[in-house]
Amino acid sequence: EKPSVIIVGAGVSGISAAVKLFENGIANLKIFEAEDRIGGRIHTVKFGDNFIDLGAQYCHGENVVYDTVKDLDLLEHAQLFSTPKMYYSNGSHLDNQLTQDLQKVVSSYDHDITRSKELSLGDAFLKKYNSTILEKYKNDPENFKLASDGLTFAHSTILMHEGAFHWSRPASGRHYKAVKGDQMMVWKQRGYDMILDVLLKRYPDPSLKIPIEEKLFLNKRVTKITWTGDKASVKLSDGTSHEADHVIFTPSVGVLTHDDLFEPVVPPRKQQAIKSMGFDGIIKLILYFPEKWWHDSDSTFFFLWDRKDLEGITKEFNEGPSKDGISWVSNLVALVKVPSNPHVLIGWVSGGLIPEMEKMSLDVVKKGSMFVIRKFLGRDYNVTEPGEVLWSDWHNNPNFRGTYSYEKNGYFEEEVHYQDHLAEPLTQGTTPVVLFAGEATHPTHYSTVHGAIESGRREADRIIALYP
Ligand SMILES: Cc1cc2nc3c(=O)[nH]c(=O)nc-3n(C[C@H](O)[C@H](O)[C@H](O)COP(=O)(O)OP(=O)(O)OC[C@H]3O[C@@H](n4cnc5c(N)ncnc54)[C@H](O)[C@@H]3O)c2cc1C
Repeated sequence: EKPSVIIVGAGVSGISAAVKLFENGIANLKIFEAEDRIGGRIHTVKFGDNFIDLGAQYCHGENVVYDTVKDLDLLEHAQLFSTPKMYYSNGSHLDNQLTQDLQKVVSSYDHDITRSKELSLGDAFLKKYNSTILEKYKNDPENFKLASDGLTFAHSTILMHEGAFHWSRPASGRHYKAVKGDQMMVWKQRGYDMILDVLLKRYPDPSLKIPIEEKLFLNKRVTKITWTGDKASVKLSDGTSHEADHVIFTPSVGVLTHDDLFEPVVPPRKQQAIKSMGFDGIIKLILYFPEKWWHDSDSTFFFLWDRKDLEGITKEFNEGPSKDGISWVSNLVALVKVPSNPHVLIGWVSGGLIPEMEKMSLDVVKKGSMFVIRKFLGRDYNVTEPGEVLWSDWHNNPNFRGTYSYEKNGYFEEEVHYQDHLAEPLTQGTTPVVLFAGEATHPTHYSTVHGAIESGRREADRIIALYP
């Protein structure tokens, strides 16, 4: 007899699990999703002349996402970061050997660093930075000053990649493995939510679509999962309870850390795995410019602050939070074009002020961002006023509490994949009762959409194998 399954969360891992179960004849399914939409950290919204992604945006290499859509002509190479322009806070365009060296060392920040349990990513990177850039320019005072200022840029950029609040938080070691191929493919139509349509077979031929609607319950927050007993019991915030033979749990590490969802609590080994994972966040700033001010040949702008300017900015702009006298605006590190949405620029914002920054009014966001953009680019460009502005709030949303997982400093060991520990099911006897999917349960592709898809399929397979 086929089992009943409850899936907690309709992000891409939950959807992938549901599709796989359904296609293998396990159709007694319920998916409970706390938000009013599917997709989770894939969140494509109508904006400007097209769509933009508030969450995942790039397909990193020829992974399972790529394989799923490769015959549909949906992805393209973005060429965004290949020709970035770096600007200094005095308004000058920096384009010399030093800035090239700097960009190279930052973009390959996790290569050739000392990896050890004792060393954070920040410390390991500093060692590398000291022995390369600072060493090279130590007898060249003007460039040495820029090279020292480059550290703030390096910090912000690394945080953006890691999704961490400070570079002392991630480990210097990592189990992440890049998949071969172009790391920065973008969606030609709409945005990353195209993958949901393809997975659910709503695209390209909607007559083949998987009837997920009957199984999907939106605005349903799970508040307790009781996993001892013949069946698992799932309680919702609306007061109802639901039983199933198996539960697949997909919410983020942030939710797992914050909410007390399991009765009884999960075993120590899993608690330790949760503790080993960092989950902080970044912010995406989305700006629409009715009148474009950048050149067609521009793709990405990087902002490098002069230390003196940084220390003085609150005198020029003092709205919104600051830390150690330095305003939040210093955390806007890059502006990037969106190929499919030509009047839009996306700003990348990182750092420890994110929880406070997410709460700022859009008015302050807009004023602060334009202050930075004009300060850096106003000399070379006639920067126009933006129209609509969006500002993501992943960290303060209780259904996410951050953006993507990283491996925390103090826990890293080459042979230990805490992601695998997190993925271990809660069992009754030998039967897996609660199974764990989601990006953070992938041993090498955590923090990505492709990792999330593989994890959902993996847990569906675990159930399918029990009912030959
Ligand atoms: C800003 C940003 C940029 C990113 N950029 C990229 C990128 O360029 N490329 C890439 O590959 N990846 C990127 N990622 C990461 C990628 O989006 C995620 O790894 C992936 O989407 C995670 O999917 P998931 O199913 O594991 O989790 P989620 O998408 O978080 O799905 C879990 C679901 O569970 C729901 N939920 C939570 N708690 C409960 C509850 N108690 N009851 C019921 N439902 C609940 C949530 O609402 C959510 O829908 C980015 C993420 C963010 C936020």
